[in-house]
Amino acid sequence: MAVLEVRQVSQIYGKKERRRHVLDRLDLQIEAGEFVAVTGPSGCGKTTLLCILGALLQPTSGEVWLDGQLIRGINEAELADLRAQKIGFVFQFPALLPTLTLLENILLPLTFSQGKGRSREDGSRAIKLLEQVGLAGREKDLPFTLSGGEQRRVAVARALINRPQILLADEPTGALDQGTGERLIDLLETLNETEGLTLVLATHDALVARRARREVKL
Ligand SMILES: Nc1ncnc2c1ncn2[C@@H]1O[C@H](COP(=O)(O)OP(=O)(O)OP(=O)(O)O)[C@@H](O)[C@H]1O
Repeated sequence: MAVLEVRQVSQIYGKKERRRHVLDRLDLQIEAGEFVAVTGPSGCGKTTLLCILGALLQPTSGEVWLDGQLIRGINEAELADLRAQKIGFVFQFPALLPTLTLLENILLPLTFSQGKGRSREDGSRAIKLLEQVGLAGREKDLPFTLSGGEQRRVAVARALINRPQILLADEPTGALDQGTGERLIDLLETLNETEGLTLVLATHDALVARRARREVKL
């Protein structure tokens, strides 16, 4: 069964002469455990599609299905729960909270999804994720002490803390050198293969597109 599906989805931004059709009756099915790269020129709608797939943006028309559930008429609180349980997001310009340590930043999504205190196990998992993204020992550091590429890797760890079923990542290797980018994709690929994490990555990076099992060109 498709874990994510859009049917005849269109997105139009702006009004009158500023109207801009970004997606035009797009159909797309993503099966559980797939590794998909969404590619296409700048401005073609990759970020828009990720936001629609992650139920952050309601499209102008068409249907969005998340894990067999039609995303329509669901109130914002339920939608937030659904997202918190099932989806990890890595945004193109990840925002870490500047006054929280890296560990606290990574643990933050648990506050919303569990609604309770964090366990020792959560802390160990966050530290392990930090190691996996190549930032071992930095858990007490504040975000401003990290480079842009390092902050992006923290954002990946933060997106994974909930053990999401689906990871939606916008240019996850942007701002990373080739070696670091490849190691990040290695990690995501391992999670895809061992834990069945469904990966949808929007990318300009031909290397990332080649590593995916399927490329969706917009
Ligand atoms: N909230 C918005 N309001 C109006 N126009 C928007 C909005 N969001 C995106 N757009 C426009 O829609 C188009 C697609 O944007 P989007 O960010 O989805 O493209 P993209 O393929 O991800 O681009 P890039 O590769 O440069 O990140 C762009 O022309 C953008 O200006």
